[in-house]
Amino acid sequence: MAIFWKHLKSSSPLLQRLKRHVTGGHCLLSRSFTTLEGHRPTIVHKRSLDILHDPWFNKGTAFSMTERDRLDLRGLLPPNVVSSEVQIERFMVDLKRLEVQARDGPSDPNALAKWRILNRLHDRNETMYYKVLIANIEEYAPIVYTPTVGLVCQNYSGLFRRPRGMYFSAEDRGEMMSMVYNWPADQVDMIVVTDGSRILGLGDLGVQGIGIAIGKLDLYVAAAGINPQRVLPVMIDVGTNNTKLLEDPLYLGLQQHRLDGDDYLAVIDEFMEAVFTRWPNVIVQFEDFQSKWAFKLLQRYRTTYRMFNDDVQGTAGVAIAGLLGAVRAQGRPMIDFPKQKIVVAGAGSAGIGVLNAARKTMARMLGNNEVAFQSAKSQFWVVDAKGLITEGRENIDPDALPFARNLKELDRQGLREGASLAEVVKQVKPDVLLGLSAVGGLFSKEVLEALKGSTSTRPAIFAMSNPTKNAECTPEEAFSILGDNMIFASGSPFSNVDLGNGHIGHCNQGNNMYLFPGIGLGTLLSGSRIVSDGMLQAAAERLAAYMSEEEVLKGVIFPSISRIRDITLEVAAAVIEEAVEEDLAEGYHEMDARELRRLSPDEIKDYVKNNMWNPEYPTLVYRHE
Ligand SMILES: NC(=O)C1=CN([C@@H]2O[C@H](COP(=O)(O)OP(=O)(O)OC[C@H]3O[C@@H](n4cnc5c(N)ncnc54)[C@H](O)[C@@H]3O)[C@@H](O)[C@H]2O)C=CC1
Ligand SMILES: CC(=O)C(=O)O
Ligand SMILES: [Mg+2]
Repeated sequence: MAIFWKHLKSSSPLLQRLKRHVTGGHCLLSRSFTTLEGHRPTIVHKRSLDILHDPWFNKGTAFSMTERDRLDLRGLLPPNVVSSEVQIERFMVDLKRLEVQARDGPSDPNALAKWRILNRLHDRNETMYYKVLIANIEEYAPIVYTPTVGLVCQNYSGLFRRPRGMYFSAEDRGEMMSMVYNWPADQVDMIVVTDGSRILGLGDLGVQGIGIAIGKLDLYVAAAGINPQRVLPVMIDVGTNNTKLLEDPLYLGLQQHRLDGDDYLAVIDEFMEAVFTRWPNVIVQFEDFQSKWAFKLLQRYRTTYRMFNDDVQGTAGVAIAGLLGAVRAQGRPMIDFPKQKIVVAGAGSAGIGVLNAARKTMARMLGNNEVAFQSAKSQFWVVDAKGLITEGRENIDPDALPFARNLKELDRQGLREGASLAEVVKQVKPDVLLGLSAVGGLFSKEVLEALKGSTSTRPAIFAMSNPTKNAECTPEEAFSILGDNMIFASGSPFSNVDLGNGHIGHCNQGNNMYLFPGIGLGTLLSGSRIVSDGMLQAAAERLAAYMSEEEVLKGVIFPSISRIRDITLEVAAAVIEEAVEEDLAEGYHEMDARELRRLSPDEIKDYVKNNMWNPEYPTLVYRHE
């Protein structure tokens, strides 16, 4: 905090420079700031978001806590109250940073500038914003979503202009039930919530993680046609353990270490109770929570609330669809999936989610009994930061335990506890190498060379970590070593690779964006009170079936993002069918449960389509209250 106050001083060199620049040496800025203090109050006839969107009265993050309470602003701004001097300092730092970021950007040097332009449009005119996004989804998904959204989150304190979404902080304990009414919409269909603890592969970004909730909801609107007036991005700020942010005077979040244990749970419990009290039909998508909490929260809420965890469950479904595609791409039937040898690098929320789902899918194919379930686990080798996970691992993570390899059997394979990824690939000769490690370049030359020994007729590489710089390898690296007889998918988009022999190495994007919008939309329209395993499985299978035999044989295992609205419609329809099948569907608006049960698969698709919002200007009429 000492550093923070130091930066409030008007002696800040940046502010001094700014004053000289604006006034030609006279202290106009500091005069107008100091005289503000003694002014009589201004009467306003607005509250809440109306005031934040009014350039005459808006003070942004400088609204004091008492003003926030007086004007129903609590929760509509990041929790850190800052002075006007710091606001200007942050703006100037950001302005200067643009040149640097332009060089630093991921694959598109203008990505951040494009994001700013789109964001300004988003603030001005939502209909136009979504029209632009939907019509150009292939070009702008990498701007509003991965990879650029990662850069945006990293720089969010500087990029912050107008608030979007709600902030619930550790300081708001006891207040959430009333704060939730500060949000202006009476109907909210989708909430994407994060605590900022693991944003993509970028680690703990604290309050700045709100950017990922905003980006995911952009896809809900663009792909699933959820009405943008009914989405709510949420940041739960329980502090951050990111030292750089804790020391940054311009940081917008609570400058304290993360809450943990029961204190942490109490905040999340209070948030869930508050949002489901105001909006009983809302669906809450948990996003980018560190693994430590991702599984616990999922278990805690999944049978009582309409919620799911995108990183655990959405990613698992996309990976299953991709893995089944990789089997078909070998010219084999999907039922051969249980014979695949799969090496997974990364045993966090995403990796474990994929492993559990893949094991269950194999078990179902092998007879859906306990013997099948036990035998399926022998198809997986899991490597984390400490190397190959075995039963000999000390303090093994309970979520990884079911996949720990038996030491005696490993000995026969020439492997041991902690064996390196390259050793594992060399010995196992897997069909699939799948990365959810957040370690860029993990699939090194040595690892890729080892994969050349794969016993598969067409090995597959899934470098699923985000954003771009965290991908385990690039498609160029993979194709240059393994040749074109291989399947490649990455979490963030890459271009196809020209192999120089008249062949093109196809780069698939294996990202949960192909599932979460349809899971949310299908759950909403079915009226199911929970998101069941069966609904998630149905979503994954529909995505897998979406690709034709011809496409798959060409190595195209995921559709192009330009088809995302159509895929989402299919996925949502599959989720509804399964909810009906499991007797979970309670209906939505005029479509009651009985009528929903009577619909044919084609009628379900029509029902989904008719409920998707399209960005068209409505006719407006003014009337006195
Ligand atoms: N493509 C997609 O749709 C999705 C991608 N992801 C990505 O997956 C990555 C991981 O996410 P989480 O599982 O939540 O993170 P996490 O931090 O919980 O897990 C990372 C795992 O990687 C392991 N690891 C670290 N260094 C390693 C190394 N050198 N070799 C092997 N393993 C290593 C860690 O021990 C840990 O088990 C992130 O980059 C995220 O962006 C996550 C969800 C969806
Ligand atoms: C895609 C996604 O959810 C992630 O990288 O965390
Ligand atoms: Mg995520």
